[in-house]
Amino acid sequence: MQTITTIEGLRAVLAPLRARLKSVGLVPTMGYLHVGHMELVRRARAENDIVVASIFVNPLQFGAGEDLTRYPRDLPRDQRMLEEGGVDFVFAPGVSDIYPRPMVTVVDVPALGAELEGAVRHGHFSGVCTVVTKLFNIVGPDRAYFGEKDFQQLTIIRRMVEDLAQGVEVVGVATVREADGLACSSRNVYLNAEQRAAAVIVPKALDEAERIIRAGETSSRAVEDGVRAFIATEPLANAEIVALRHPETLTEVEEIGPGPVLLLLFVRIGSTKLLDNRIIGQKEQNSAKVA
Ligand SMILES: Nc1ncnc2c1ncn2[C@@H]1O[C@H](COP(=O)(O)OP(=O)(O)OP(=O)(O)O)[C@@H](O)[C@H]1O
Ligand SMILES: CC(C)(CO)[C@@H](O)C(=O)[O-]
Ligand code: BAL
Repeated sequence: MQTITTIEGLRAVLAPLRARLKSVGLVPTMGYLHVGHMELVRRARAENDIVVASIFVNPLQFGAGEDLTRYPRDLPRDQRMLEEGGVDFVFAPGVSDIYPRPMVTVVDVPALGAELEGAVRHGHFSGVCTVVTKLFNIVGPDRAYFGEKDFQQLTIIRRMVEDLAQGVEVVGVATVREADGLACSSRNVYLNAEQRAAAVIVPKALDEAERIIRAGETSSRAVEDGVRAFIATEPLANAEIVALRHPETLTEVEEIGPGPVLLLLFVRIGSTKLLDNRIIGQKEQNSAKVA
């Protein structure tokens, strides 16, 4: 495995390999890796000749007052994990490599990117789309791997790739969970013991939504209210987003019909944001894998 910190360096090693018609899989991350990231790596390793994992805490997707400076980082540990996972190239650029000058060009997703998590984190999805586009342009992957835990992000990236004909196959990977059901996330390290115990309310709220729907409730509003009330039973949890949406378009659903619906949750415990989601109403769930 090689670690490369410059755009030119990465292009130089990939060009001759690409010339030999090797397929390239890209796993974009912000580092501080966990088993969820490693599931993306495992899929990429299984489906491509060459696997590139990027580690870049992207300032463009953090708003003022967010955790950019304290975001957890441990490059040596990440490198060891990626080497064990069979990654060929770790791309770990500095901010000045990706943004040598202030950007005057960005990729924006005005409608989809302004609601749900985008309504809480203004400009976040423009920052994500801009850096992902830049990573696609640098690496030139055939496939790129993203987690379903960040469901809105995955939906937006799929749409961006389609709208801009970026020619990358976007692969969504099921959420990997801790033993008690909490979705693995780099930010889970922010939780103290009491908050960590309280965080289990998030996956339990997905179960509660499923229970309410399976009991016959067809009003989205009633399901959302029921889930909010359930989350409110945990005093440390603050439900910022509880939304039933169409699983492909993320459009609002008023009445729940026979087709699947997506429940999106954004819950804060202290200042830590926890995301989770579940598609309800289909046999296979999108969050079955346990770490
Ligand atoms: N538990 C998980 N299962 C599967 N994929 C995941 C999981 N957690 C993160 N990912 C995916 O890994 C990729 C990189 O995510 P990122 O580095 O932001 O990690 P994260 O754990 O989501 O961090 P954060 O706590 O900042 O949200 C994203 O595509 C994300 O959806
Ligand atoms: C896709 C991504 C690596 C872009 O910075 C980030 O949003 C993430 O880790 O999910
Ligand atoms: N995993 C999504 C990246 C972010 O929260 O900024």
